Amino acid sequence: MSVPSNSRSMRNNISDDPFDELLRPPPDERPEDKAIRLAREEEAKKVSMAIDASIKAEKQARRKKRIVRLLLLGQSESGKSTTLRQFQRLYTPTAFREERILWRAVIQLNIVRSIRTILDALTFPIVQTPQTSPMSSPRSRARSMSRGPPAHLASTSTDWSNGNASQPGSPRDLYDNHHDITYTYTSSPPPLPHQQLKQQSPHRRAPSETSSDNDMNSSNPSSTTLATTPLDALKLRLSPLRHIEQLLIAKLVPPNEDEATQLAGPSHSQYPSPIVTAGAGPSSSSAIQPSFMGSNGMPSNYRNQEIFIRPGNGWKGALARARVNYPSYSLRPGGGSGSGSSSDAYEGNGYHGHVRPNSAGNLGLETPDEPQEVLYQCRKDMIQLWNDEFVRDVLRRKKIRLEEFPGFFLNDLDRVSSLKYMPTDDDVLKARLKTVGVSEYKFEMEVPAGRDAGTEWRIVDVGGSRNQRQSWAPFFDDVDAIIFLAPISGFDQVLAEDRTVNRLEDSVLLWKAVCSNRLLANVDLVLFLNKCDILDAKLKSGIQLTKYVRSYGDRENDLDTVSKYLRGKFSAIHREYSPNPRKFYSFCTSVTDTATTSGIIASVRDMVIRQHLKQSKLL
Ligand SMILES: Nc1nc2c(ncn2[C@@H]2O[C@H](COP(=O)(O)OP(=O)(O)OP(=O)(O)O)[C@@H](O)[C@H]2O)c(=O)[nH]1
Ligand SMILES: [Mg+2]
Repeated sequence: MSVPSNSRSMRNNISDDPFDELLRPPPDERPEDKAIRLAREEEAKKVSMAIDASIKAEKQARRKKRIVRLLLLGQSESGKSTTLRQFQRLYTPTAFREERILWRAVIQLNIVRSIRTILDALTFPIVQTPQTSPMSSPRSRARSMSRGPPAHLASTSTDWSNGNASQPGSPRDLYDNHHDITYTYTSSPPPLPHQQLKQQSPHRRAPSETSSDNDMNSSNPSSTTLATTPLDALKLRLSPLRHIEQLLIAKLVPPNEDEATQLAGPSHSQYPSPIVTAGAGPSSSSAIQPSFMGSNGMPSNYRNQEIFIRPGNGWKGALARARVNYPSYSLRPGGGSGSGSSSDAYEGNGYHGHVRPNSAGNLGLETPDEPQEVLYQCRKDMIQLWNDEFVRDVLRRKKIRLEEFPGFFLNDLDRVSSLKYMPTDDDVLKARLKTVGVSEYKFEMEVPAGRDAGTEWRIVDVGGSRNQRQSWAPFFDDVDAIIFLAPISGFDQVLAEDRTVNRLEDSVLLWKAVCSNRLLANVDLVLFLNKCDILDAKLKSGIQLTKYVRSYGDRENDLDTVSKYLRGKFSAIHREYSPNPRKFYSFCTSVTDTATTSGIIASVRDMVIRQHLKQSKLL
């Protein structure tokens, strides 16, 4: 293409550098002004050189002092903070044990949230499916959904009602009435919550006034009425949980925090359509249609708020301060929670040099607090709710796989809601508390080994949700290694913060961005293909990877084949996009599993320290 002559002459006159014009001295500059300008420029140059020299000196001093810095990256819920906790458990075990009690509030909140998810699932209607014959009666349809007669209820109801099967809210009662009233079969999309409320109130019926076939087939949405007496009764009995939810939020979240984030609930339901081809080349992600209705039948604008905490020990301090009845707990001075920008949230505290509680177990910290007492009182109702076959069936049909949700403790209700509950190591690893901001944890290894004796470890944990990622870059400088977590079980899930984006696709793109980042060009990469336990369960339950990752083709749908395949794809991206050659290691992990993760973390620690020592010699 020819360039017009006038524009060619302009190009000759004007430099391509946009700064050149801005910084060029005025044409009529006086000699005295020029002298001042040159002196200023000289001064600025000196300052800049001094800064460079100090950065270099700091780097060298850090190497000399043998400080190893490890960065944890990955999308939200990928397992970064859990990996950090594994490091803490392994290398600062005393501190880890002492702080277990502080995780009790987080676990209490996780439980309350799971129960709320169930109650909400029971309240929201289910979209009719082809298997549900519109010609059958509501009761028979409900029965067919729960696959046969409720044999378990015979025994459960005896347990529950002590022989009084008609006790309101008994499993039998709950079951039968659910069948009549909770299901709303409709061939049109379920109403939004506000519409539903409108529909519900004028048509609220007693359980005996169950909807007829006519109702079911009616196109009039107001006929799809929910009369929720037994559910209401159960909700009423569980209503103290709402109160403790507020109490726990007040306890955990600093008062000046107003940022709200979303709970992963609906994103854990199955992704409605194939979406991703995990390829080594530039993302071949097909266009993803926004889904306005979750596949679980909940409107996609229906979300719970997820509780987050800025990282560091500030929240632990806030929690401990709230424990007025535990006077012997002393706090590390200056353990702020961080607030505002990500750099404000930065805390160089970790486990270094702060005063710890002597021993949580010996201080009577296992004494029940109000939330624990409420959980204890609601224990039977919660257990009944979670074990009810009908409830499970609703969850199954709505594709809400609570067991795969972060912070899932419903299978341990008996234990975790006991009055003297003290979280175990595994509980702490399973607890879910979203990270917002960036924080650096210092580790003075209680158990230094071999080569890294005398080395200080600093591990940087970041918030992984999309709006957090812009705060990562300032922490890319002077990093020895990155552990990148890709939760490969998320192939059929969407991001909580953007329900149009598949989780695996997001991980692939993020991995590509990390591999190709020039600031990280010389940083060694460790890849954790995480949540393999959940992946295994999903594949075993019959969920086909190929439905979501088309390039997978007709390979075997088992953990071994799938993880090898995905590992190959991630490795290829690393090879293709890394600006320079560097060390790369990858592992298939389940970081909540202490036995397998201990060995992997020990290998990572060894590799990182070896590389660090090599680099130090080069400096
Ligand atoms: N089953 C299982 N759960 C895991 C695994 N890794 C992490 N989790 C759980 O997943 C949840 C999320 O893990 P986190 O470590 O909080 O995730 P994160 O990457 O720090 O997330 P953000 O703080 O939001 O960036 C927690 O409840 C963990 O217990 C795993 O390998 N298997
Ligand atoms: Mg985190």
